[in-house]
Amino acid sequence: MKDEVQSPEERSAGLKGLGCSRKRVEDVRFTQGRGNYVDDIKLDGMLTGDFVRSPYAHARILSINTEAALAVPGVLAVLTAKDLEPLGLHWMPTLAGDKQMVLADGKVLFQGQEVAYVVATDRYAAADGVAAVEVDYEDLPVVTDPFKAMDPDAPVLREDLAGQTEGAHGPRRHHNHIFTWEQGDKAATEAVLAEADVVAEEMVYYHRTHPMPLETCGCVASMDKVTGKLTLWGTFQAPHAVRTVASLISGIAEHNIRVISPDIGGGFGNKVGVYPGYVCSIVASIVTGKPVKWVESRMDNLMSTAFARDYWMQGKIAATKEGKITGLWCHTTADHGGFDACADPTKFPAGFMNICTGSYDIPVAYLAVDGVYTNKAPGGVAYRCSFRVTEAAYFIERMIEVLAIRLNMDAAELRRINFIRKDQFPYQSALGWEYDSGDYHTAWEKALNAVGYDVLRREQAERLEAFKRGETRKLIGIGLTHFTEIVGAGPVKNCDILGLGMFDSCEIRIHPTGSAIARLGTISQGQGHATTFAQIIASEIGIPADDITLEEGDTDTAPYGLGTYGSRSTPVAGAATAMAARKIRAKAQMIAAYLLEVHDDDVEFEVDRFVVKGAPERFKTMKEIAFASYNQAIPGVEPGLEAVSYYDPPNMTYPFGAYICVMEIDVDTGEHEVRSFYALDDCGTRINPMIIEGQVHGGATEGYAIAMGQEIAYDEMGNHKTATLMDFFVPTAWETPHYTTDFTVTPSPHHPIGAKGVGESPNVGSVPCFSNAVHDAFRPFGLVQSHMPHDHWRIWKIAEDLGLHV
Ligand code: PCD
Ligand SMILES: [Cu+]
Repeated sequence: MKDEVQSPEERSAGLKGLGCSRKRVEDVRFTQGRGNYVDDIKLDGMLTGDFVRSPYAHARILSINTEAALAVPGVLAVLTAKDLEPLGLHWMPTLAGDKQMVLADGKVLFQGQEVAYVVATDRYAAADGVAAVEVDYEDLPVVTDPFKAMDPDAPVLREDLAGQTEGAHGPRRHHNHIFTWEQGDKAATEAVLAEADVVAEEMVYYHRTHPMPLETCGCVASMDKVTGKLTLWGTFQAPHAVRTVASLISGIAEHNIRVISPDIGGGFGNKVGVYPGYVCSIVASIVTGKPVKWVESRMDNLMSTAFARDYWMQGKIAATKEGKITGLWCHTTADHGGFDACADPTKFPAGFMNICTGSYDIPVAYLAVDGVYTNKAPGGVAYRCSFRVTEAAYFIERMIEVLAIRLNMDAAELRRINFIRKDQFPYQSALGWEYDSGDYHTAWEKALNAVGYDVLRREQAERLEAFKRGETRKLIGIGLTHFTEIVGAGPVKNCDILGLGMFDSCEIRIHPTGSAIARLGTISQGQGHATTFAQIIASEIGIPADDITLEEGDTDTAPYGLGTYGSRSTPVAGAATAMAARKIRAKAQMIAAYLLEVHDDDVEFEVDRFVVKGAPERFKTMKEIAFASYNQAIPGVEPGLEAVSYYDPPNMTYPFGAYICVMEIDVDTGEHEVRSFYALDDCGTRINPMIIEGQVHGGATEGYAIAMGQEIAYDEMGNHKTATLMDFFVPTAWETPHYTTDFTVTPSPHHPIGAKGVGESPNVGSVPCFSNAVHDAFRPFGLVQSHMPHDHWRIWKIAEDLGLHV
């Protein structure tokens, strides 16, 4: 047999397991237009829902007249808060412990807010119905500035909370104040700041932006009145959590709700939360007895679903004259919009912002975050950055640059002398985290050598001289970043969402002929889980990845899990996958030993089989073992071969990376050109290098967009200024830089296969890298800090303010 002549290495390669750049199995379907997205779902008699949205950012609703709308042909119903109130559904809980209006209840708090829900036979009739609803508004004073929101005489935004001095995260000291979250040692940090040789201080603003997946959010709700079963298809990043929340707020028993996430066209955090569209579609289906579809338009998506960032981070960093950092202080004002709907684990109202000590050994630190209401859309999601980690990384990587300016030091050297050393891991950070593993110096030297750092600095200096002589109008900026991510939420002891512990799960079932199906509590939105998780199983139990089907996203079949966001799938569900596979391997070992008539301990696993120790010619392959498990009665062993694992990780994983960007900047036009972008990522054991490279390209491109132009902007009236793709920058192939990817491998010591997450790293790392490049170009002229996004106008303005235009 062919099998017998193959070496273990050849057999191992045939499995396409860990480390193999296996082609993505899902792409056969996607590249042929055979994906099945929410909008592809078409059911008999299906109706369409659409929203009447507020044109005002802050207004009282005097009346809503639905008569004309109900007369529009095809319009069947118009829901308002009054209709939802008897069901207790006019408000809903948010993931952050706040509550949010499902439909405007007496007033509106942001432009684009859902005011009424029109149900019609098709989307055209629904649109006509929306236009025919008459709403009488009385406009109220608008607050878009989070600092002004805290003025004593600022208008009261949340009248429902008036007089409430306790919020979900502690005391509220002002009517527009949500919470204050403090971490670290304030007194010790202030003492260090008072004594330090050097203290650099800066306000670092990370502007408001939006995940903007290609596919907008949507759902189809179908209530079967005969069986009493509600089926809900939707763009959900956390289908099980949606089922539980839907059950709790609707009163429908959880076993009577089936939530299905079909193919998803990108999530990026946008599809974690619960939106009014879901609630209204469920109610509409119950009321009409028909399936109801709701799918956002692009404008709906940009105006009303989860925004990201909007953090004003005031920082102080203290150091010795030689550049050793002695302390870090940060006060953040977080603009949460009209409702606190941030998607963070319950105990972390500002996410993992306390990772803001970054890759550096900083002895003391203090962080305070104030959450504030304004007249903007709610949200606050991890747009490709775990939970507020990109904010934290941007903050510390800017503060390092600012400190380098103060010390008149090279920023690469300043990082080098402050990195946490390899021998310090596991490292206890001043703000409470235990970093699992890292080797920052090795990664940093590799990165600097790869780009030829010293040569680049010389070229930059020569260019500067030429600029000063008037021979060129272009400057060179070198952007540096070393980031530490924190992903894999998370240990149930400190991470939950609405009380649901953030474990994850995998169930594996081996079929008699030796192929398998695995089901997980996570859900791919394009990451390629069907490809990579099969690779984990292949290496663990020796069944070729090509023989393993992977299924996610159907709550009737998948084991309970908290879903995919925060780059948690590999750290948590990936670990569950390895653990479930190991249970199968343990059972297979007993079966093999029985078949080979030896003791369990006398067989050992080798690639795809159990071999009798010392007798390599005597073995049973996994294929044979699988069949035996179904057709042979084995004493003391149940038939079948399957296992499930619910995995509660002991810690997060801490991937890291070293990014370097070289940018040319035209001082007169404000245009930039990314000459090169080098990204070294360390995500521990690499499952699929090609997928990782794709993740880095995607994440760095989103980072590029954010740093260089993408923004959700409002005017003082609270008008949304960037609600179309004419104004909201999304890079095309034309603008997208070319990336060089690289890696080091520092496995996670607690993850069964040593893997860390990677999906969000490239965003966390690239945003400060691009921004640092822009700042670096103007450093010789005295620029210290300038706000993103660095679009052409803002770069031109930097040059103008520095007097570089003649
Ligand atoms: N070491 C390692 C790691 C990892 N991996 C791979 O890679 C991926 C990823 O992973 P992760 O890191 O674990 O992550 P996940 O969880 O899966 O996912 C999530 C992420 O993911 C990313 N990416 C992506 N891609 C795509 N395509 N799409 C999408 O949507 C997305 N999103 C984004 C985001 S944003 Mo959040 O939600 O914001 O929180 S979070 C996020 C997958 O496949 C995996 O398996 C490998 O291979 N290896
Ligand atoms: Cu985030």
